[in-house]
Amino acid sequence: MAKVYYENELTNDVLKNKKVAVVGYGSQGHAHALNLKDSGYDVVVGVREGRSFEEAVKDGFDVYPVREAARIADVVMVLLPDERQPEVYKNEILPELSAGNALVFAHGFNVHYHQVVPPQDVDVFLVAPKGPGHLVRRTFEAGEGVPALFAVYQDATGTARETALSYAKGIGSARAGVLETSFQEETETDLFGEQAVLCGGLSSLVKAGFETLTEAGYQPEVAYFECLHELKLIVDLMYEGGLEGMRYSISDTAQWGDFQSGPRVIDERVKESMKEVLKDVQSGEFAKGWILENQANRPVFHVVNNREKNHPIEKVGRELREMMPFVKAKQKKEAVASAKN
Ligand SMILES: NC(=O)C1=CN([C@@H]2O[C@H](COP(=O)(O)OP(=O)(O)OC[C@H]3O[C@@H](n4cnc5c(N)ncnc54)[C@H](OP(=O)(O)O)[C@@H]3O)[C@@H](O)[C@H]2O)C=CC1
Ligand SMILES: CC[C@](O)(C(C)=O)C(=O)O
Ligand SMILES: [Mg+2]
Ligand SMILES: [Mg+2]
Repeated sequence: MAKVYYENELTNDVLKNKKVAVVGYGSQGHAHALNLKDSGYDVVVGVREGRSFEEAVKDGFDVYPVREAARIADVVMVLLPDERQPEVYKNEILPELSAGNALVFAHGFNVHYHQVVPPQDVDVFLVAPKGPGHLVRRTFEAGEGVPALFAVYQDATGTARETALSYAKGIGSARAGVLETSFQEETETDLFGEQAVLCGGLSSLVKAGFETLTEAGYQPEVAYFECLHELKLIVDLMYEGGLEGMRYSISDTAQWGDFQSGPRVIDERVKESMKEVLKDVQSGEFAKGWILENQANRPVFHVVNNREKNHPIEKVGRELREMMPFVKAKQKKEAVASAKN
C-alpha cells in the first residue's frame, strides 16, 4: 500500500520561509497562487502582459514579467501551457535560476520528454494536482482539497521532498491525500488518464450515446439530459462512494442494465485500444506528435476544436444551460481565469 500524506503529519512548512513565483495565471496558476497566499505563503505571480496579468493584479498579487519573477523567487512553479514551457524556460527562467533554487512543475511532460533540461544545482520536483485548476481553487475555498502527486527529479539541496510536501499542503492537497511518484509515472498515467478515460474516452462515450439516441429519433434535449447532464450527478455519487455508492442510489433495473450492457459497450476491444494509447504515451510517440503539431501552429487541433464546438450536443447544451442559473453562475465565475483558446 502506497504511503499517502495528510495535513496533520505535514508540520514542516519549509516553503513558508521562501518566496514562490507562480509562473502563469491560468487554470492551475490562479488556483496555486491564491491557495498558497491563503495558506500564508509568500507568493508573486510571473506572467506576460495581458488578461492573466490584469487578473492577478486584481486578485491582489505583485505581478512581474516571468524573468523578473524568476529572479526574485527561491521557488519557481511553472504553470504555463506544456507546449510553451520549453521556450519560456530557456529565455526567461533558466537565466535567472541560482544554485539552491527550486524549479517546479505540475506535470512532468517537459522534463520527462527532455524538452526542459534543468541545471544540476537546483531542486527539481513536481506537485501535480489530480484535478482541474478551477476545482483546486473551488474545493480549497470550501475547506476541501484535490489530491496531488509529488515527485523529486533532482535534489540539489537535500530538502526537495520537504519543500514539495510543503507546497502540496499549501495548495490544499494534503486535505485529500498526497502521494509520491516519479516524473515518468506521473507523466504517463496523467496522459493516459486524460486521453483514454477522463477527457477523450468520456467525451467520445457521451457523444456516442447522444448520437445513438438522436439518430434513432429521440429528442436532442432528452438525449442531452440523459447522456451529459446526468453524468455529473452519477459521477458525484462515484466520487463520494465509489461504484458501490453510485449503485446504491440507482434503481436495481439500472444496476442490472449496468452489469449486462456496460461490458458490451466497453468491451475487450476498448481495452486493446487503451493499451495502444498507453504504448504511444510510453514510447514518446504521442509527445512527438503534440510537439510537431504545435511547431506547425496546430492545424489539426484547430480544425477538430471547431468541429467539436459545433457538435449538436453543444448547441442543445448551451440552450438548456441558459435556463439553469445555478450551473451558469459557476461557469461565469471561473471563466475569468480561463484564458484558453
Ligand atoms: N489545467 C489543469 O487543470 C491541469 C494542468 N496541469 C499542468 O499545469 C500546467 C499549466 O496548465 P494550465 O493551467 O492548463 O494552463 P493554462 O493554459 O490554463 O494557463 C496558461 C497561463 O500561462 C500564461 N502564458 C501562456 N504563454 C505565456 C508566455 N509565453 N509567457 C508568459 N505567460 C504565458 C497564460 O497567460 P495569458 O492569459 O496571457 O495567455 C496563462 O496565464 C501544465 O503543465 C499542465 O499540464 C496539471 C494538472 C491539471
Ligand atoms: C484530466 C486533464 C488534466 O490532466 C487534469 C485536469 O488533471 C489536464 O492536463 O488538464
Ligand atoms: Mg491530470
Ligand atoms: Mg494532464
